[in-house]
Amino acid sequence: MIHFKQVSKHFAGKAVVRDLTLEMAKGEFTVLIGTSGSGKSTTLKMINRLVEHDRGEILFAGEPIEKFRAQDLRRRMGYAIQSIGLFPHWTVEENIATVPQLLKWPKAKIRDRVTELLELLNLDPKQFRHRYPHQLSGGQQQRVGVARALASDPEVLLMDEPFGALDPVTRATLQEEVARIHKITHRTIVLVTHDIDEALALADRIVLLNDGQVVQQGTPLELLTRPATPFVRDFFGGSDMGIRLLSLREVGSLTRRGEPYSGSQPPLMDSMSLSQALSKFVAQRVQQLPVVDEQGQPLGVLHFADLTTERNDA
Ligand SMILES: Nc1ncnc2c1ncn2[C@@H]1O[C@H](COP(=O)(O)OP(=O)(O)OP(=O)(O)O)[C@@H](O)[C@H]1O
Repeated sequence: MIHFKQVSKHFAGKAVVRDLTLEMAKGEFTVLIGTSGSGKSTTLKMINRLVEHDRGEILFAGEPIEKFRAQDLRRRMGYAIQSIGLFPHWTVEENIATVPQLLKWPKAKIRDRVTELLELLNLDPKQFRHRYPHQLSGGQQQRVGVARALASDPEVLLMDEPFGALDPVTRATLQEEVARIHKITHRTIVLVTHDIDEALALADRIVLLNDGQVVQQGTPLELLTRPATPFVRDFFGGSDMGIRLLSLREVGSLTRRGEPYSGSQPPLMDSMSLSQALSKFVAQRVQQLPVVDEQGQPLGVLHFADLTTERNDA
């Protein structure tokens, strides 16, 4: 879907992105992560031509991006950023409808789309549609920003630290919503963050940048278990490595299926991460917990001991 071939970008004679070769497949969730100033935002902005690359080639849907008019490209790619950029004198509805208006969609279609997006992002349409940005909390504004980026059903969603300024609880909720949207819509998403746990939670594929170059790219599990250099190991590892590995796997993967449970502890969901399960074991001071599926049907038992004896690189 998006292909970088030996792309470079210089500012004032200095290379800030060097020789970047990347492929973002259709429907894939790619996270660009790296140290501050490593070129993440510049890489993202080169995709919708907010920044023009000066060497190499960037292809979108098989065509060099220069072949598209910048405005056409931007209409095919939603863009959500940390500072939100909502228009202050426009209502939530008008803000979300920015691109559909430009595309001259019929009024009824725009109204329905705004309703659909507000519901998707857990904002009650009746309550929020006619509000102005200053009447929203920071988290609600960010949701509207994401809804606006999704409004015209773009093929690609570009997100630059979209949850950057939020408290951890709101941030986690929005991450879950974006993960859910990705699951439902199979949009191609490219997200910039410097939050390792956010990257691990959301990415199909992580690209780690340092000093304008790719240090390693791969699945979250590959980067955690097979770091290409000490830099990668230090970046992802540190003292939280074990917890991060557990965060990549679900309770269902270690559940002893069909085993009966006779205790009285509340059950774990099979889709919960093993790191969340670990927290329950510690908080409840137990060795075993029952596991249920989404419908609440018993599946078996998770044993605390299995978290440490099972290989986590499976
Ligand atoms: N318009 C610009 N003019 C000059 N230099 C720029 C411009 N935009 C970015 N840079 C420089 O390019 C480098 C990469 O910036 P970029 O914003 O892509 O990094 P980043 O990885 O997104 O950083 P952060 O995590 O701090 O946001 C930085 O050294 C930055 O100062």
